Amino acid sequence: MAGEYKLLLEGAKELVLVCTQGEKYLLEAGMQHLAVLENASVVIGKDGYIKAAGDAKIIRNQFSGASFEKTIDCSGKCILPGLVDAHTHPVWAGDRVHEFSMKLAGASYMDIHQVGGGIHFTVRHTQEAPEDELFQRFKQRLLRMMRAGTTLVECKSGYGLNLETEIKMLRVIERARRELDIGISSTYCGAHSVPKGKTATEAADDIINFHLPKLKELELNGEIHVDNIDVFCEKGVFDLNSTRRILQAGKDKGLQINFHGDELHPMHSAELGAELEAKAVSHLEEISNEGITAMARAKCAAVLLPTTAYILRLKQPQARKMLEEGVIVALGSDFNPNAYCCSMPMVMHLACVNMKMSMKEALAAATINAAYALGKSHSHGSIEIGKQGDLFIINSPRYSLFFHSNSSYTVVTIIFHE
Ligand SMILES: N=CN[C@@H](CCC(=O)O)C(=O)O
Ligand SMILES: [Zn+2]
Repeated sequence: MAGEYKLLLEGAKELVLVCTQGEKYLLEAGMQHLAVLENASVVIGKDGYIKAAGDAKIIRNQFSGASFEKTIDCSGKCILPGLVDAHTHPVWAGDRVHEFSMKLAGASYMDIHQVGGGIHFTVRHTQEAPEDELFQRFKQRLLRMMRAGTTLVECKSGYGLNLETEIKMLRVIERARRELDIGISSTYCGAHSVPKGKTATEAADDIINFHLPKLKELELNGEIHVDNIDVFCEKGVFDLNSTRRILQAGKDKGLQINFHGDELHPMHSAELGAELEAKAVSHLEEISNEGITAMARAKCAAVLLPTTAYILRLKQPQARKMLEEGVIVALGSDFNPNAYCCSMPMVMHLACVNMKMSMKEALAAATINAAYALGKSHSHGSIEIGKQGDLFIINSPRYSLFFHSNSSYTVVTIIFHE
């Protein structure tokens, strides 16, 4: 039977709103005071947007005459805003388990990259893979992410490098955007590596003169939609100057800048991100003090990726220093063939243990701040009236149990399309 409202989530033991004043992001001080209500309910309208969130008794009175298509009894459970994964590479074929054993034997990420493995290995397999096969693999990965509470995920291309395969990947991402419930922020990452036989300058010229205009044309035809532009700014990949040229050209075409920087070597990527008014820079294990100051001033989010330092045995990003100095800290899974993690709860757990973030900080970083890094914190990242009704329920009476990797809970993820 049709109801006036789509959904009533009733009487949760804890309702984690995250914030309540339409904040676009939370800095360190704000992260200590996440908004959490006890015995609370949420109402979602037929349009998929949140209509009310608050004390269960007040909501019961306020909506006493209303009808709902569905009611979920949340007593003894917690409701949280859908998790936002601000950095993934989820479209690819070919596993890299052989490289894991090389790394265990002492090879570094760049040792493998320089002999044609790593990203190059995945590029070869992704170039050869039929589009539908790529989509089916990608779909399974997205479903796993959703089962762990992710409702909005950034998805990069970048295992094509040539225009044809980059477009194939972006079409696969577009198909998922149209066919699946999960929200997607799509990123063109054609500068993920320098193709064999080209210099970084030649690859940058190709991207600026051929890739970006073609993407714009496909966007205008309604075939794909791209939100962000990314470059792997790294010693032996794209230097600072090529990175600047590519990102500026993407920005001129209307893309948000969100790129890999200061991961393996100090590159002054953070300073570049601030200069170009990037939405975000990811990794930052090797960020400089000046870079931290510049990012804080520019309100450029730091997307920290705990799985990378873990799997590559890198030094941890300085999350505490960034927080103390006023940087907007967000989290991402960095899901890729090298770091196979679909679970933002695991990422948050690693952020707490290895990067010394508190549970509240990790939750804010994986919700409102990750949404900010994608330019989506007006519609995602907290449970507030007017935002999209993306959230998840855990069958645990305290949301903090969620961070303990051994706790057993089940997740019900609810997502509404925009
Ligand atoms: N550092 C560059 N890109 C990825 C790894 C991609 C790959 O190894 O396939 C990252 O974010 O960790
Ligand atoms: Zn990455």
